[in-house]
Amino acid sequence: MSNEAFRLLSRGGAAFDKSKSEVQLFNKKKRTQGKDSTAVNSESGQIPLELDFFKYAQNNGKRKPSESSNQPKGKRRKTASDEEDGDEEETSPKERKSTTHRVTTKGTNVPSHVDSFEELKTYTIPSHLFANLASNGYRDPTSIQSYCIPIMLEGRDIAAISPTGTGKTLAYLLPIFSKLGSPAPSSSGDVGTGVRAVIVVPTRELAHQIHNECLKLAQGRKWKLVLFSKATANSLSQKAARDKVDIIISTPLRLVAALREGNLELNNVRHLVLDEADRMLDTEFMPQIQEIVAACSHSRLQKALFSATLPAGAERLAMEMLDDPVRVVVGLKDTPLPLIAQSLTYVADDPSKLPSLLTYLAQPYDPPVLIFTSTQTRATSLAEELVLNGISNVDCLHAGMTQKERDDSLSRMRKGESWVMITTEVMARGMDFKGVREVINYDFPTTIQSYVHRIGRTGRAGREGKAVTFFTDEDAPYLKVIANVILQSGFTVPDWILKLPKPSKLKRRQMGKVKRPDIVNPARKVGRRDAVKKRDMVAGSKRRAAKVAENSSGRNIVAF
Ligand SMILES: Nc1ncnc2c1ncn2[C@@H]1O[C@H](COP(=O)(O)OP(=O)(O)OP(=O)(O)O)[C@@H](O)[C@H]1O
Repeated sequence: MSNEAFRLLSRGGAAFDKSKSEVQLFNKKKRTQGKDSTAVNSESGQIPLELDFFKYAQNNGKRKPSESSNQPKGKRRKTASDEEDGDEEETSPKERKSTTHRVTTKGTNVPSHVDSFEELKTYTIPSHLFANLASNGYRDPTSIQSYCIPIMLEGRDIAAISPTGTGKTLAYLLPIFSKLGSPAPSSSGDVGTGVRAVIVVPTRELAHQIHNECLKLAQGRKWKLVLFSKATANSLSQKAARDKVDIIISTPLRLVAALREGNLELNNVRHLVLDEADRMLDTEFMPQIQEIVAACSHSRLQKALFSATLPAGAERLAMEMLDDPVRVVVGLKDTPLPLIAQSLTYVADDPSKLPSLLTYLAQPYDPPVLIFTSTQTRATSLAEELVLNGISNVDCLHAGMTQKERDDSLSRMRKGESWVMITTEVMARGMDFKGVREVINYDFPTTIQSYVHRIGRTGRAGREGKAVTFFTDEDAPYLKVIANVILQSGFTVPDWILKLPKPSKLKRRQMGKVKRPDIVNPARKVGRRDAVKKRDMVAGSKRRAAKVAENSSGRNIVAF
């Protein structure tokens, strides 16, 4: 990434200079979407002003709202997920909108934002943290960081929503490290005993990544940062060892297991972060989150929720959980970055997807490409098919693999050894691969949020990205849902899609439940069936031959 690009983008303005962009793994000619005959046009139209929080500064705030956009103008538009949830954002005296940063804040006595890390010096922030910011290339705060860091430094609870790849991790890590001051054993003052901060995330891969981000800020001090796993939980079975821990990063299940075994206390926790908050508050994780929140019993507990998406239902739960919270929204809620060029590609039916993908991969592409399927079996099957079709450096990562396989796969991806990574929803949230330029939704996303997070694996930290979504006749009833998101991001979609009927609430719920075959290539299934049949026939004839031999030898004995 060019640091300059990210700084400008995240602070309010950038012009992409291709000559400055990162060296591409292949120096092949880039494809343009328009040349793809099956792609449904969503080439970038003008970005509506209210979405253009990145480019504002570039034009000194004089940019006119898009005229070509087919967005309705005037008052705040409902976001696609508002429509999904029937949410209407209220305007209250407490709500403030910053036109410079395209940030909306809501809450009582909202602390002022900062425009530089330098301005944070009015707070008590240890100098080594500033040094670590600089040494890791963090020159200026992104919009979400500008707003969240002061809010968290003031000790306020927060619900923060900012698009994918805009630096939410640092937005909560910097204030946590600052408030903790120094590692527990050397800290003076009110440190108490026991873990002081907990960050909860949906996947182990994401926990690992956040642990790495913590290490960047921790340089030069002996912070005790724990990536919670079975092994680390065991190493903390002695209370004395646990009491030295500063920050734990964990998935909810792992944390709850340790709490139930009596191998962890959270009564000294001062900062609790739920990253990917809407996922953390869904029905699968909610019971564990409630247990964790209940265990964090310190009277001065600060709670912070972060996500790129927060549908109305999750937001209601979030707000109930927080005390006198500040809500910060960067850009439009549940909306992908305008940096990600989005398109929809019609592929008729499931068997047609593989040839379409092979055609796509036969042309020059920017590796690594991230491809999302709906199930683990389909991910494995697609990876097999690509390998059999001669595609190089194909990898696969899903929750059905062993931890070692997952780690190896991720490590190949990080080293640039994977050119095509097939995955499932497990990689949709939070994962930060700076080099991913293209995301393909091989299987239609299950929800608006799934779409926003999946495609948000590209277009990170100010880079451009491209997202292609295959749709079949079966997905057509849900097409308008995703088309609305594309529209909201400032792109245009063909009129015929806009004219499609709006799916009912019931229909939308079925969006993630489209049944797809386990195997992506039905021809292979036939081949497999034949192979199995042949194997069984051979085994059968061997058995029969053995029986005949046995019988005839028996007769021989009788004869003798
Ligand atoms: N102030 C900054 N200056 C430069 N780079 C930054 C800054 N803040 C964050 N980054 C980089 O931006 C990238 C994206 O950050 P991060 O993963 O925190 O995004 P996110 O908003 O949490 O995304 P997601 O919603 O997908 O979880 C990371 O590579 C991070 O190192």
